[in-house]
Amino acid sequence: MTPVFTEQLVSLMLEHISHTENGIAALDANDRFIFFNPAFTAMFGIADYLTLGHSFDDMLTRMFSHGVGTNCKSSTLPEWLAYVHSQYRKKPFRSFEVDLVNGRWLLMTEQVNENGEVVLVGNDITRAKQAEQALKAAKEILKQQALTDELTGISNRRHFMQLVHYEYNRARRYDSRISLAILDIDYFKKINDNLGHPVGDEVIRHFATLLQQQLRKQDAVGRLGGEEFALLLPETTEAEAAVMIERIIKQLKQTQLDHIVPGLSYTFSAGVAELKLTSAASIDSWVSIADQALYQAKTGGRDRVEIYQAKGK
Ligand SMILES: Nc1nc2c(ncn2[C@@H]2O[C@H](COP(=O)(O)OP(=O)(O)OP(=O)(O)O)[C@@H](O)[C@H]2O)c(=O)[nH]1
Repeated sequence: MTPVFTEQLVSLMLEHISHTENGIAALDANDRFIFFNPAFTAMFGIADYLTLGHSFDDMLTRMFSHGVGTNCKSSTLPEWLAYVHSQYRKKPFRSFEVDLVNGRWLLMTEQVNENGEVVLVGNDITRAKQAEQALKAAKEILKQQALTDELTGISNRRHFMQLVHYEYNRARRYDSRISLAILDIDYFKKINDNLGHPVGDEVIRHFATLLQQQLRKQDAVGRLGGEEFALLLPETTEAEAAVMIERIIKQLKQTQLDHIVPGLSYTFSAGVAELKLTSAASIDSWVSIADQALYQAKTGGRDRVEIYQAKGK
């Protein structure tokens, strides 16, 4: 049913428009304000400025020069005006979000009729926006937690293996060299048994920090579980990886651990495998070769790094 615009209905609507919290304004075809309600000037911080007859650009200029209303992303006024006019009046109807200098958010609608008159309506959506941002932040934290080892803050097995997949594919595509190392703290059970689980945890954290400190920008470190860690070393041959790990072994020997327990020391063993790009090379076989090299380092006496040597070689 089409509403009949009785005098009573029109006066009711006008009263509503004057008192609503939604900002409402109208401009004529020459872009001069022919109407605005108090909520409109209040939300843009221009209540003491805007009068009928002012142009839309007057409003934009006032907001820019007084640092009120819209949070202008441009550094100069001409740039700001050009940005707004690249969108303003370009469609019969559009809606867009506006963030304000006071931290609030508006959902604006802009309706242009056939005569070129414009009606602007602004709704304060700050609460919805804050909820949306809080949800986004929470999702980001959850995503981080899913990829991070809680004890050490480095990548967990799942994230590390994602990186291995990514770098494996890259190495195949570009025929580049890449090495994987698996590192395991020696006799870690004894540390736990003799000094307690919290000290064991401290040692794990210490080892994670030590590895992080020794890495280059392109390298990755992860905790695979327990006292087992892994390094992914792009553009690195197995010999270079072994040298790098020797350096970490040396560094660890020179490190004071008295702040954990006076007189404490520990060592680790490592196995290195360079990805050999034969057609049979899979991620599983690559990881398994690094694991076998680690086994050789353990059985060979620990506190050392081994590059996998096939039996009989
Ligand atoms: N403190 C602590 N201990 C852990 C954690 N995860 C696993 N462990 C312990 O790590 C120990 C690993 O022991 P083993 O697998 O026997 O290895 P190891 O004693 O290091 O011996 P080798 O590897 O052969 O040198 C076990 O006692 C686990 O309970 C952890 O997050 N914190």
